[in-house]
Amino acid sequence: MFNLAVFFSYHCSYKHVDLISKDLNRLTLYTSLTFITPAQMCFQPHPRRNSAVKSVSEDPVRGALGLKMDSISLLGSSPASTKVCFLPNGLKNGSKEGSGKPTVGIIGSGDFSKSLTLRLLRCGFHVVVGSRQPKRAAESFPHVVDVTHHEDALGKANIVFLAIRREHYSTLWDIKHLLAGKILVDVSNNRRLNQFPESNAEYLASLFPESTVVKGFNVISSWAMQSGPRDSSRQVYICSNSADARQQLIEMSRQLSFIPVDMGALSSAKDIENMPLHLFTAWKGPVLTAVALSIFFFAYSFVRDIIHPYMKTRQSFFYKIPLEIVNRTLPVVAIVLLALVYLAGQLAAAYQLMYGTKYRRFPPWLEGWLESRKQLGLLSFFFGCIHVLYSLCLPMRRSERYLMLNMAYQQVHANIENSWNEEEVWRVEMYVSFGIMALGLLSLLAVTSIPSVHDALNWREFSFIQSTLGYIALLISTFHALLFGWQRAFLEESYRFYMPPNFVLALILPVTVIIGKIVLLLPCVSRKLKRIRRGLDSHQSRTNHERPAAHVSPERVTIM
Ligand SMILES: NC(=O)C1=CN([C@@H]2O[C@H](COP(=O)(O)OP(=O)(O)OC[C@H]3O[C@@H](n4cnc5c(N)ncnc54)[C@H](OP(=O)(O)O)[C@@H]3O)[C@@H](O)[C@H]2O)C=CC1
Ligand SMILES: [Cu+2]
Repeated sequence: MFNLAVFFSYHCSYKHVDLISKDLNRLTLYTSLTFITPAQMCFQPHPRRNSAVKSVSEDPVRGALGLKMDSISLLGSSPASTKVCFLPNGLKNGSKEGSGKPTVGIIGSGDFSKSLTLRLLRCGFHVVVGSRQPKRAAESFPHVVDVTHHEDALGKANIVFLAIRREHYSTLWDIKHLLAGKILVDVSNNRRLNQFPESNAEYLASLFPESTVVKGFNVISSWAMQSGPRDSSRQVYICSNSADARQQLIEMSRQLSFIPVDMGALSSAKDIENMPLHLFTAWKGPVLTAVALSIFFFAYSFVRDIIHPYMKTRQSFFYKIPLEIVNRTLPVVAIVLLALVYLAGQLAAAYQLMYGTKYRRFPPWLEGWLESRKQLGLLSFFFGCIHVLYSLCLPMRRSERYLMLNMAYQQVHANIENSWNEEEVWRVEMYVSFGIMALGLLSLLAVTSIPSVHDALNWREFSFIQSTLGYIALLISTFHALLFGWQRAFLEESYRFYMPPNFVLALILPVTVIIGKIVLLLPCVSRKLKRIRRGLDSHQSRTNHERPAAHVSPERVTIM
């Protein structure tokens, strides 16, 4: 029965088997596990937990998580070393030396502690957890983990993760002497940016000056810790005043399949603690810009196309608000955002031409703008896509059907048999075609912004797509808008409340950028710019107030 239960628990967590040790021969694993007896697996509970902890087969009420965690922990090593790893306490049986990995202590038995334990076990470490209530806490840990009192845990490990909150650090004051000489890993996060004057890690170091404090692993959520690192969450930032302790944690994070980033001394801890609190920082400016543009152009269309006719002729066009007015706003915002992407690079080029050097740092606003080109480009693509969807839905409207019927009736009434207008036909055909081409190119730019695609391209290919094709996309979008407007920009009735049509406003920036590009392509200008970018300054000596060169290159037109 026991073997069956264990086999079942293994079978349930098959996915984890695959994840944890792909190289294991599954058949061998299954068969070996099916025939392992409780005694062979060293499943005897640790003396401390003897009364509190039951094995999986003994306690049918234990949840699925318990079963899963047991099976995961058992799979931390190959079948050959199964017996060694199943031992609940590596310290006593001497097997620890064989595995070459130290025992890691964790204080606290919350979510982070559980996930970290699983990760450490999978990677072959021995774990001892210190809890205020070890008997209760042991229920949520695999049996191979030694869950014990704080004092006991500290006696068994040199590297101790503090998986408790900052406000509880002071509760360890009574066992300060046991922490002396240990490496304390501070994994804590705060609720707000700069919540405390000093970082949690520096606070910990001030509480326990005889211990070595290392900050790290706080950027990894307990979910990511348990499920295994993903590309986006592989990096762990580590800092400490002790180079030796830092090195040990860097090595450990590598063994746990993370990518360590050495952040130097403990003074970096505040930055590391602030990292998980940032919410789409790179997107804030571009999104605010897109929202502000949307509000402005929506209000503009509303006044021009709804309020004006209502005031002049008492005609109500309010039904146009949900679709038509929105769809007049979307393309304008899309093209303005795309123009903003390239305007930043042109301003940077103008700045370099003006000062005759590339070693002068751009002003902060321009640097921020250059850095957010990718986001601006992706937002432009997003607005373009929504514009297409709205445009496709326009003919479905009931109002459109009524207008068509009315027009047909008026035509019959006026005895017009054929209303074909060759010029209009061509205008719309071209207008739609240019729109599709622009969106196609924008999708190409968006796809190449995906890191895996980006990595597959060399610098020249990437630059060709992002810069050359990007400018072509802007040019085609401009034609799309010009064809949409056609002659209406020159008609007097198009100016309501002296306000020009939307497309006229939408074209100002793209046309400026296209003219700017033409100017930059002029041989005299482009030659000078190339010289500057090769480092051949026109000012031989740099003035004192010049700061180091910007790290954002205007040449690097990474629009998406
Ligand atoms: N959860 C997450 O995704 C992440 C968490 N972290 C950090 O890890 C640390 C732990 O987080 P998490 O596991 O989620 O928190 P939990 O609240 O789940 O667990 C905290 C643990 O602290 C111990 N504890 C609670 N009260 C006290 C007290 N008064 N005195 C001493 N110990 C106490 C308890 O363990 P016991 O009862 O066994 O003593 C408890 O299990 C935090 O600093 C958090 O910022 C960092 C990254 C991600
Ligand atoms: Cu359009």
